[in-house]
Amino acid sequence: MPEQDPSREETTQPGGGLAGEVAELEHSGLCALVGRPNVGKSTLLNALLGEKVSIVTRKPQTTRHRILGVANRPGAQAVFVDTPGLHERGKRALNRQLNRAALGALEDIDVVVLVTRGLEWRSEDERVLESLEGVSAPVVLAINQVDRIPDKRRLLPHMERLQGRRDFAALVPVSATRGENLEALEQEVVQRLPAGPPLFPADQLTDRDLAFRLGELVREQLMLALGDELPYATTVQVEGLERDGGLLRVAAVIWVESEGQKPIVIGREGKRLKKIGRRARLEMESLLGERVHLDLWTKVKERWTDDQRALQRFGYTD
Ligand SMILES: Nc1nc2c(ncn2[C@@H]2O[C@H](COP(=O)(O)OP(=O)(O)OP(=O)(O)O)[C@@H](O)[C@H]2O)c(=O)[nH]1
Repeated sequence: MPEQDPSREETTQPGGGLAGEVAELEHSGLCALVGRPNVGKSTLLNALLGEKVSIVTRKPQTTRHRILGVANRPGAQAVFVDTPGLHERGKRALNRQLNRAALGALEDIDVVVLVTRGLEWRSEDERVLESLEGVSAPVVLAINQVDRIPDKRRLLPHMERLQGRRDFAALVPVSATRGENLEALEQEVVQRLPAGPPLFPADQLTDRDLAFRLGELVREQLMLALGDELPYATTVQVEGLERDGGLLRVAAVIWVESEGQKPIVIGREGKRLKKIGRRARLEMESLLGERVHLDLWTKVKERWTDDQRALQRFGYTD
């Protein structure tokens, strides 16, 4: 489950009161965003929240953790759960962990949004649908990236075909990057959430702490800077966060799996690492609206992606 288990009993009001005193909302609950890798789940989460809480790259399997994003609307609170893309059963502990994190998100869920891309319906989408077979929560299908469909007349027959696959509660074509039709999707979700107190205080946007979010911004730049294979052998840990006058000092480690991978991350004359650091720092500054000093270095943890204890240490939990 999420790092901070949103217990209804312990929820505090923005004013500090206990949950018992919190006014019931007409709609309050959890909505999981699921789908195969790279369909746009994280982009959709960020678009629904209006802020980057989950990192995005063109590479599949960018999302490695379950991340909550809280959308407060008049009379409603929808807590969206971004999940790692469900993928083929991998051999490594990390792959198994990612699938567990994605499927574990389906416990206690009020609504599921299954995200697909354009006019595609692949065997991986079919497999995700199969994994929803035992789920009793309503499933809304969000057909994302409709901006990439050149002939929009093909959308309706595609939707009709998909409706035959499962009794979807609704089918909503959206474009996460252009912000198209997101209110309609949100409406389909919110109206299906039960009445209840809010799960999170109104001023809390995500369950993840600052260190995690800053580490993710480094990992995003790392994935963008590296080729196809190495990103999956790296992870990032923020080891220090310190305020120094008007400056936030961040110390982060990029973990790799072998000595041989270090020079690839660092690059010739340290150029690649510098570029990753500079871009991550700018992302941090734009997120926080304050100046950041980022210290970045690389360390080796042999075969960490297949080491259960290392996974725990790096924050990969169910
Ligand atoms: N054209 C277009 N591109 C999109 C849209 N939504 C997402 N993308 C792009 O699709 C790519 C993948 O997006 P992500 O949000 O990382 O996808 P994801 O499903 O979270 O991926 P995983 O982390 O692999 O599970 C990125 O390059 C996005 O910019 C959209 O509506 N239109």
